Amino acid sequence: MLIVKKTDRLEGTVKAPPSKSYTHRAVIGAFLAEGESVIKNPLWGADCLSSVHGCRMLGADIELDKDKDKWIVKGGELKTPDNVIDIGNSGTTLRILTSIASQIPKGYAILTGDDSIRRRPMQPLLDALKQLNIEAFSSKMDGTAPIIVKSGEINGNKVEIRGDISSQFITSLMMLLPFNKEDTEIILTTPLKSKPYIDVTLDILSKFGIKIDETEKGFLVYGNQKYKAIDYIVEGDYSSASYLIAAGVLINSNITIENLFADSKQGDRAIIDIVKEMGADIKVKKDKVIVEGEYNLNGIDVDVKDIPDLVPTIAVLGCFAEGKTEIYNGEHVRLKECDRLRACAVELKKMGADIEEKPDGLIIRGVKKLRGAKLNTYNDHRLVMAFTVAGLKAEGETIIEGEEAVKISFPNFVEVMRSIGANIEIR
Ligand SMILES: O=C(O)C1=C[C@@H](OP(=O)(O)O)[C@@H](O)[C@H](O)C1
Ligand SMILES: C=C(OP(=O)(O)O)C(=O)O
Repeated sequence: MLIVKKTDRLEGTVKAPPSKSYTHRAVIGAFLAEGESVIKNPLWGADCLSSVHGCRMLGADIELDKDKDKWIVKGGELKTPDNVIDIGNSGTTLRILTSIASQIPKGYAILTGDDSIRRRPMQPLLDALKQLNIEAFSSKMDGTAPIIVKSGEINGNKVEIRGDISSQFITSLMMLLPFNKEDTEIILTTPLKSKPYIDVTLDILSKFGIKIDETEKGFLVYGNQKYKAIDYIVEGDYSSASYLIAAGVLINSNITIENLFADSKQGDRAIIDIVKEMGADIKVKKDKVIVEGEYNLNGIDVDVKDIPDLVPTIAVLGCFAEGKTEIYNGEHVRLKECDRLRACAVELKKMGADIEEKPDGLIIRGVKKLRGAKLNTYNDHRLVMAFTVAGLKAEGETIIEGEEAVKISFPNFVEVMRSIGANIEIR
């Protein structure tokens, strides 16, 4: 567990951890390319290592070079896995590899993961694959993992899928469909949520030489394309940086967060505009963010349709802001590692927060002061990190259980926070 104590000053320069979303796509894309790709500054987080494991099981030859901080991927050929593929806690891996697994030469691939992953929705993707003549189904017949995928040739030039459950289904189709002989139209039957993650997919797929157009109804993926091997440097992660930025604006500080690019496609770059709108005048440079001073924040309304992963961070900021913060359009935030709307409401209330759960979001009335409490984090990395920030600002001591979960996306979170002066102890 983490023992987090009120901290009065944060100071120093840190590097944002590498992007989780880009690392997943880089390693899976490299596996699909013929020849050798090199991924520099990859995220050594458990979720991305799940993608490495999944690709290896499906035939990739991947060398992880810790000293040089790079992954060397030799791809191009898929094989039938000789065991079930356990992808741990990573939704991104499960969703993308379900489609890719259909391209094994024969037989079946079985993808499964931990308790949380075996509750997350897969049915819309399974239905979409069926339209393309790919057989993939839930072993329990309830739309969740374990997922059994049969080797098969893609057949069809049109696929309909809803856009409001997970953008990862669409990313998954985008990564599969270049292997179709024909061009394929992806038609969205409901409005797309988490759209910036699709922009990230399009961005990195273009580096692999894959051409996809946006259309009025969705996307057009050209057929008969080949992934080409690349050398790729992974940029810093704005979702992970959101905890540093939030801590910085709540506590008197002078911190610089490097490796965050102003022209990034990551939707969670919105954390900058959010804290600015709440009244924190942070500085944004071409490749870093500087948080200096201490701010009195005001509550704001935030549409989280495209930024689901920022919800725990915004909820914590809202607790300390003057007036009301309303988070809305976040039904999909309930479908993550846990129901994050419920978890934020239940746990932050233990610290004295005035927070109300809505079907699609949260209403938070700022109380200025929270008090330390013992918090459950439901094995969810984002809750560990957001609640740590709350603990640094709260009176007294906050006990955060399940801190190991940070290994998913920000393995050295505690070390980085301590390096800038955060009063955190691991017990
Ligand atoms: O594609 C990605 O890299 C991700 C997409 C988002 O999920 P949804 O598209 O399911 O909202 C996000 O929450 C997740 O952390 C990472
Ligand atoms: C939801 C997340 O990731 P995934 O969907 O890959 O499990 C996350 O990192 O917050």
